[in-house]
Amino acid sequence: MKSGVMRLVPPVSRDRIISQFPKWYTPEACLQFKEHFHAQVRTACQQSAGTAGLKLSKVVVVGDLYVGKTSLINRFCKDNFDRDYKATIGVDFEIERFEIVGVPYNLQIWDTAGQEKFKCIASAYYRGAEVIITVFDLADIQTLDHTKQWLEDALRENEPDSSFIFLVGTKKDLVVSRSNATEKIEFPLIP
Ligand SMILES: Nc1nc2c(ncn2[C@@H]2O[C@H](COP(=O)(O)OP(=O)(O)OP(=O)(O)O)[C@@H](O)[C@H]2O)c(=O)[nH]1
Repeated sequence: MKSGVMRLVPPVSRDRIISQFPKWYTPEACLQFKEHFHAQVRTACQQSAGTAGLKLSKVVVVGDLYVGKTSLINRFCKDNFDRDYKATIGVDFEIERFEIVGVPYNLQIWDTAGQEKFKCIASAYYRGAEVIITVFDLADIQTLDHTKQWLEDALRENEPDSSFIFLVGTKKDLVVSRSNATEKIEFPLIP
């Protein structure tokens, strides 16, 4: 006999529990307050597994090959870094569990391949992205030029104004070691 709600997943790690917000940010502005599922689905799931997994946001990470998308995700999700390059084949994903002001919350992070030959596979996963992260390599300025195209492709698969957009520069360590001078980067206009 079950004595209460069955816990199917381990507890959320401490650094993923967010209960305080910086000034000007309010819990109400968070995506976890959006309704993600039909009421019937919600009720059915709540009966069998509490509220775990019912709130989720999809993040897609796009950008040229070798810019460091996988490394960025691995650092965030597993806090590790691998110097060896292993190209992403098509797509890969991680699920990161949070608890935000008491609400269980899942971040589904899609790592897409930067190689041209995998682009059509990866782009099939752009749909429904609440967050689009375009990544470029600070030590390779061409990859910044290409972010405009990556972003356009990802936006095309989503409803207008439905996604938060971030631009992330990686490999800062390589820029610092190459020159001590501060470099000025002109960012392309985001549509
Ligand atoms: N020095 C340095 N190397 C990095 C950094 N981030 C990633 N790298 C290296 O850059 C290479 C490419 O990194 P990945 O994360 O595999 O690149 P990716 O964008 O996922 O590549 P694709 O899967 O082909 O699209 C790897 O050898 C990483 O170790 C960084 O911040 N500094």
